[in-house]
Amino acid sequence: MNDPSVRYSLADVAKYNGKNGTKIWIVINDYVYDVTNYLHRHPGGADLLEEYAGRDATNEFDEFGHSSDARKIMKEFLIGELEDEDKRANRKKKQVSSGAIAGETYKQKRRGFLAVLCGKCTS
Ligand code: HEM
Repeated sequence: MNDPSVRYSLADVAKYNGKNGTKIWIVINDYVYDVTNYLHRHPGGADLLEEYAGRDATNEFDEFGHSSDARKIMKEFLIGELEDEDKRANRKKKQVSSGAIAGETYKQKRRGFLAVLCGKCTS
């Protein structure tokens, strides 16, 4: 029986990319699915699932507008959840905050540059 309370990191998931006979794991909305046995039953084709093997396919899954039936089928293949560290919300926050840090560094550099200019004016 699968235990969906198990936590995996994105690095763990990446190992299951179907290469060298490994299974195919895919992340959708922070949940990890082992779709190895669903590949050839997937109405969207095995190729698509193989393309996203070992990766997060949330955007693509949503883009294709899966039905509530599809969401029920997914539960069968659920094997776990991403570790908090790797959840989408955290990844987004990190991107925002690194943007903020970059902005701050820019401001500091600009201030430094203006200070040098002012120093030149007064000397
Ligand atoms: C465990 C994961 C998945 C399950 C259980 C699943 C299930 C299904 C089901 C039941 C359909 C038929 C239409 C519907 O009921 O919505 C479908 C269609 C489709 N799926 Fe998935 N899907 C999964 C993941 C994905 C992913 C990751 C992608 C894209 C990367 C994808 C792309 C598509 C496409 C393009 C179709 C439309 C096929 C067509 O209408 O010709 N699916 N899927």
